[in-house]
Amino acid sequence: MASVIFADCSSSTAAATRFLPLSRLSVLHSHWSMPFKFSPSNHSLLRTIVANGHSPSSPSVLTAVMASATSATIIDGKSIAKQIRDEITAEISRMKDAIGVVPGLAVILVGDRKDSATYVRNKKKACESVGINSYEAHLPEDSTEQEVLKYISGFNDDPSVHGILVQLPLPSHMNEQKILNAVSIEKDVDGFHPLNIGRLAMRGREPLFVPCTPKGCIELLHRHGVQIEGKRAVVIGRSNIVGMPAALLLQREDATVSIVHSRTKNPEEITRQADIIISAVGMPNMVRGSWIKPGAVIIDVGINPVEDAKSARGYRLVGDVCYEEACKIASAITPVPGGVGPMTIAMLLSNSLSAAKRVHNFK
Ligand SMILES: Nc1nc(=O)c2c([nH]1)NC[C@@H]1CN(c3ccc(C(=O)N[C@@H](CCC(=O)O)C(=O)O)cc3)C=[N+]21
Repeated sequence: MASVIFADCSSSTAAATRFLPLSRLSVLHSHWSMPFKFSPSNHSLLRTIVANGHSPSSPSVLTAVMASATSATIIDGKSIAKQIRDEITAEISRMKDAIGVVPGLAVILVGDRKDSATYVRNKKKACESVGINSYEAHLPEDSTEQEVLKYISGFNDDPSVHGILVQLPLPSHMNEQKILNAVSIEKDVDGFHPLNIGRLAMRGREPLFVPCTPKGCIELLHRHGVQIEGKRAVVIGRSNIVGMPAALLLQREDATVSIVHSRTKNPEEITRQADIIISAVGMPNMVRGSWIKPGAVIIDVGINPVEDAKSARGYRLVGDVCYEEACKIASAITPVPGGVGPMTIAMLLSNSLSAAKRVHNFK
């Protein structure tokens, strides 16, 4: 029975999953959102996964799986993102008509990583589609920090630029912290400036911008009609750009929040208590059916390439959550691709619009 239920995640145990080397990928991969790496020998999370093998560790979960013939609703990030882009398009044309201003977004790309170039191209396309002007500075891999800082300060001073995004990761010889700190907080559409994060963490304070991916996760919950207040939420992963701000946002929405990470002793048991799970680890199919409370809502941030001979590209993208198993237990789930990814870009556009509205005092 178990092998039938879990058949489609058979390649999902960490040991069996073949992560593709970065160099072979021309598009999206998960490094950006990977807050910690697992090595097969020494992490408790991994031991748990392997120990579980193909069968659920809890008989009660198995019963629940068999009892509920219904499958989860799909939270369609692609179509929700489209709806948001349409709203943004309308707002931008209203602003243009009223005050003759359109938002401008500057993207700074350093180096020639293929995946970063793809992201930047997609962001520019998205800007065009809603009427945001986009500016790009593409610097060579061996640029100095000073050169990047010079561009940032140029964009900081340019009134037609309302938002600045420094594409991550930066080349390893650069001090990311120093560079991100240089972005004017009024233009920090990524929400990575420590002052914005600090305000996000404090009650009664308002950040100027909230990081795009976590904001997209919450927006998906809202637009799908999921109540957050009073619910138990578990965030898996504690990165500065996704896990940590996602946990802060859920807390601001009055959820009771736990963070599960690579040193958590009993990740499965803690995750199984959650009404809402946000997973942002960067590990294919890590969250198995046995980790999920029946009826939970799952937001899967992972975008992980795994080898797939049947696909034309030689790989396909999977989330952190074993989708086939989760569908049978959760009440709603985001797919990968087509879930959180498109929302990240929609939130970047939304932050760029807010930046322009704020500086021109346009309501
Ligand atoms: N300063 C900075 N800000 C970022 O926001 C930032 C960054 N650096 N570096 C790279 C990551 C990654 N990221 C994604 C955006 C969209 C999709 C996306 O739209 N994915 C689609 C397409 C997947 C496919 O290739 O088929 C999907 O999930 O459906 C994914 C990932 C933003 N990032």
